[in-house]
Amino acid sequence: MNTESRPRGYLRRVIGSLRGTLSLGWIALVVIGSFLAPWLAPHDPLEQDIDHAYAMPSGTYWAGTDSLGRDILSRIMHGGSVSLLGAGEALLVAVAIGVPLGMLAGYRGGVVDAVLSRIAEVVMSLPVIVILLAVVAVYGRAFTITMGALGVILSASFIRLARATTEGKRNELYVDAARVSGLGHLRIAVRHVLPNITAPLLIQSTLALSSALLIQAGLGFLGLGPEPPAPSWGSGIADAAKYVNRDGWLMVPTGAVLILTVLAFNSLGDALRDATAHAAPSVERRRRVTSSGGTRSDPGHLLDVDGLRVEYPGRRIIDEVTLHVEAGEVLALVGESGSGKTQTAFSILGLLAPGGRITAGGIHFDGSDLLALPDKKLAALRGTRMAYIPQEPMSNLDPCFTIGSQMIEPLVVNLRIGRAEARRRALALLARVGINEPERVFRSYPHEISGGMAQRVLIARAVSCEPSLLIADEPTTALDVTVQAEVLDLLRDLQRERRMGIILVTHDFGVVADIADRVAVMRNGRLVEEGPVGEIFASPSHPYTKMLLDSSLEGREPRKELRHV
Ligand SMILES: Nc1ncnc2c1ncn2[C@@H]1O[C@H](COP(=O)(O)OP(=O)(O)OP(=O)(O)O)[C@@H](O)[C@H]1O
Repeated sequence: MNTESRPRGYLRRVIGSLRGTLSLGWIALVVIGSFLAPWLAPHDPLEQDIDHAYAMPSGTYWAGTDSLGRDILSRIMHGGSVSLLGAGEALLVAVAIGVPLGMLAGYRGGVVDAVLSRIAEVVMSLPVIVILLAVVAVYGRAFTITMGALGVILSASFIRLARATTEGKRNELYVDAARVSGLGHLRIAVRHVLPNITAPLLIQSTLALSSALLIQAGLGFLGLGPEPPAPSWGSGIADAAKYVNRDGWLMVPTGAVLILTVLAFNSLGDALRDATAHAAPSVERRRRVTSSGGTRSDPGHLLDVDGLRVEYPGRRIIDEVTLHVEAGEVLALVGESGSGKTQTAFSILGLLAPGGRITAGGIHFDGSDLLALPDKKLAALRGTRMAYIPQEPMSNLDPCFTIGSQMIEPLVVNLRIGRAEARRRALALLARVGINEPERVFRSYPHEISGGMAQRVLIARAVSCEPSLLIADEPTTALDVTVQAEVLDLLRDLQRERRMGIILVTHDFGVVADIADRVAVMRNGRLVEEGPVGEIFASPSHPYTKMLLDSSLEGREPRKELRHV
């Protein structure tokens, strides 16, 4: 999703399209005409002028009169507010029930999802008019109750939509990033998932409004709308239908307003959909931990991974991986693409993809058995003591929020400091990671900054809560060469300054030589060699390491600080 998917961006696109302008214009006209009817309507909607019954449009009666000589235009205007309020009530109920339940189903998955999805399917299969007739039979012509019931029925489509869109967003990298920053599920759902599913929900709302108007008109037509003689669009059509053989015109004004309004809502939905069609495709995703197994941990180590095994259904992707990181040291995790580096990192962070399970081994961090920690405690650790810098900076920033707000959020939540203090720290951090105009970047949205700057922002955010372990997953891959060197320098400086342990996931031995103290080489999910960088560079013992070294450094100039060779 890009910035244009933010509400302001949408609105501009919608208003900019002919379809959007026409439909919004018509809806505005109907809303103003209806709600200001007591002042704007030319006649009293109940006033009868029998001498002029069935009058055609004229200077006195602009849309003609009905069978009792009442002004049709005034009745349409007064009836409009009843119809629109009824449709609005149904929409409100549908959204209030459907969106939270749908988000819950999409976010939690599993049994919760299965149960809520089945309920939604059952409700969607119910015949709406029959249910509403039953409601009217029980409660009488209580319009508010009938529209509330309609809202409950319409909520099923919101459950389905919110579920599907939340499920899609749940695995977005910026949602993972929020999780890594230690934010709780509710906060992530409200702050990071909801704004990103607003567009499809808005489109669905326009469709729900048009359905509600039609269903309501249908009820009015059956004589089950508001009590006569109060005007409503449905009763206007029912009256017209009674006398259609005598005067066909009667049907035209009310029918036209109803049809145009329904079309306008549908067309507004189309304009919104067109406006969202430009949104960039989402960048997928990953992870989450499940199983555990008690194992060894060395009290001198910041992190101990012992005999780690990770499986996805039908597939073992990590096996017997044992490694450790000491405080203040940089461990490079190297290997070809698919060798299991990222999955090892995600196992430590507790962020394996759905279906991924740790089936053997153990992970201890600073004395805590991570596999035995409840989700909440692990989330709290992730935000504060362990941090993560992702490979793709842009997709790890939520396009809906400014950089500042995304920097402040973990600080406020994890360190429980005030927003003003968080702002001060965030600005200082932005300056620390080499951003020249911290104030401007702070106010910018992600699309307004470069990839290199975005990576600096993510580094600043990762170190903001002073973690003792930082996992950086190919932090320079998405950047161009000059920026890569600067970002590596920055990481090295921060690491020394704060004595952080770092796991640097990379496939680049140039990067390893530049920054790492020790290196662990992975192949096909297993560790083939591990040791101090100097030793591995000088005499790799495994042929795979030698091959990687040769292919990685072949034809390259050493980077400016190839310390360990
Ligand atoms: N969600 C998943 N379900 C099943 N297998 C997966 C999943 N995610 C990753 N894998 C598999 O796990 C193996 C290790 O992947 P991983 O991403 O850890 O490799 P990597 O060494 O980090 O590679 P890269 O440098 O390309 O990111 C790969 O074979 C990959 O196909």
